[in-house]
Amino acid sequence: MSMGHEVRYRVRGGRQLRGTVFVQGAKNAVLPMIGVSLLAAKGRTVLRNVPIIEDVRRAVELAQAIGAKAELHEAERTLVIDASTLSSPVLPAEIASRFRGSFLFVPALLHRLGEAVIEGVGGCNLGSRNLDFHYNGFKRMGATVTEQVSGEEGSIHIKAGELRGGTLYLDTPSHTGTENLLMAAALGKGTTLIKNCALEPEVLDVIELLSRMGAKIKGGGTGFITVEGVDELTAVEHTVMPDRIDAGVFVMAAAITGGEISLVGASLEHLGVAADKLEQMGVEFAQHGAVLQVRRKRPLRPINVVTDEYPGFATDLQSPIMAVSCLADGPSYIYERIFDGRFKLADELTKMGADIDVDGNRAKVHGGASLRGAEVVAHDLRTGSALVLAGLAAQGETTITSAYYLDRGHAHIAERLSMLGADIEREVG
Ligand SMILES: CC(=O)N[C@H]1[C@@H](OP(=O)(O)OP(=O)(O)OC[C@H]2O[C@@H](n3ccc(=O)[nH]c3=O)[C@H](O)[C@@H]2O)O[C@H](CO)[C@@H](O)[C@@H]1O
Ligand SMILES: C=C(OP(=O)(O)O)C(=O)O
Repeated sequence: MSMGHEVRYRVRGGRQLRGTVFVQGAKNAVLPMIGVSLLAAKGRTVLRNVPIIEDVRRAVELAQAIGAKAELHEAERTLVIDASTLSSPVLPAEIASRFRGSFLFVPALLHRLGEAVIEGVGGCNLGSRNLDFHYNGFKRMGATVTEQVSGEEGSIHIKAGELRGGTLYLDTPSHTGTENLLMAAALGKGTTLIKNCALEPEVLDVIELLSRMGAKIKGGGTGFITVEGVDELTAVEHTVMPDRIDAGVFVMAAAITGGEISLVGASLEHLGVAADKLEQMGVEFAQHGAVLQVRRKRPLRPINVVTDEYPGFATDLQSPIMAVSCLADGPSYIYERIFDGRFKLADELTKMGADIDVDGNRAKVHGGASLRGAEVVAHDLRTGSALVLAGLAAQGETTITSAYYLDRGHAHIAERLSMLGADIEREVG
């Protein structure tokens, strides 16, 4: 990934966090919603509570590159999109390969322009990340998918005169796969049944937006979704749900420092099994309406974590909890079931004094470590947030390099942690 400039975070550990923090809007909801807004052939979609993160900036650039008018009003956290001018089917590599959400633009290109050319798809490198469920679904709806290779460069061309409803399935409940097939079916001809859909809260938020635009969708949250295609979708205004992964990282910041914080916009329910695991470790929760209060007073206890689709333990919180479990008073066991290469963090934590054995998709964290500051690398977004957590609990200074990844998914993380009393700075250059 070309970054242009180097982003670093410097964290000096040892402070307990206290105070109130605002949870950002959800990255994994706003990205599909930008794809959804491109389905509206006229009008302006207004998205509120948009997280000001690098992935959103890339999505805005990509929307502009294909001819939409997209304005991100950062201070207002509002994105206004007019997709009436959509004109190019090409998702150019230099933007699209910098974030995973770029692939969520494909259904709009198919519906509006009859084709999509994918020069690259990005996202965190977590091992193999296939897209076959998406392609198979588009094909079952009548699209043709061809790969073109010229020299080192390759691109994928998808064509569809029209997308027709049918029976679709996902081998496993892919998050973006469900969203892409929903968008394809929403303006498709006839009725579509999608089996084995993702149940994540972000998918339900996307269904809510689509429904308010006029889509006919039943069964969200059940694993079987039925979509009756409509001829057009109307641009509307929608507020993006809070980011449960961002919330989880702040809960863990309180947990790893032994602090007490109030999270505005966090929901215990959305944390799923992660909330129960954190409780087992010694975190105390109290939900007061939309404010979640969190504290940790007792010593951290070890845990077993198995990542799973929602409401199971979210894979995006797996790296952060590995950092927390380094300080538990015994061995923790982590089994990563969603991705086959999501343990790059272990080597970085080892540089800070942790003791972790990795065997394939299983890790044993020995616990009882006292972490010390070191120079470490954020290999991906959640490795980055986990290293910030480790830095908050370490003695001395931790420098996290390649931290562009952290900015992909967390808005103003240094400012928000500083407001809670953390000693953290972001540096560029
Ligand atoms: C932008 C976005 O929303 N990203 C999230 C989304 O990623 P993303 O939607 O890419 O993740 P998926 O749910 O699709 O992937 C889960 C697993 O299924 C496999 N798979 C997926 C699709 C496919 O066509 N074939 C296939 O084999 C993947 O290789 C992976 O092992 O869900 C992940 C799992 O909750 C999260 O970590 C990401 O933060
Ligand atoms: C894996 C992640 O994101 P993406 O799918 O956008 O790479 C993530 O949010 O941790």
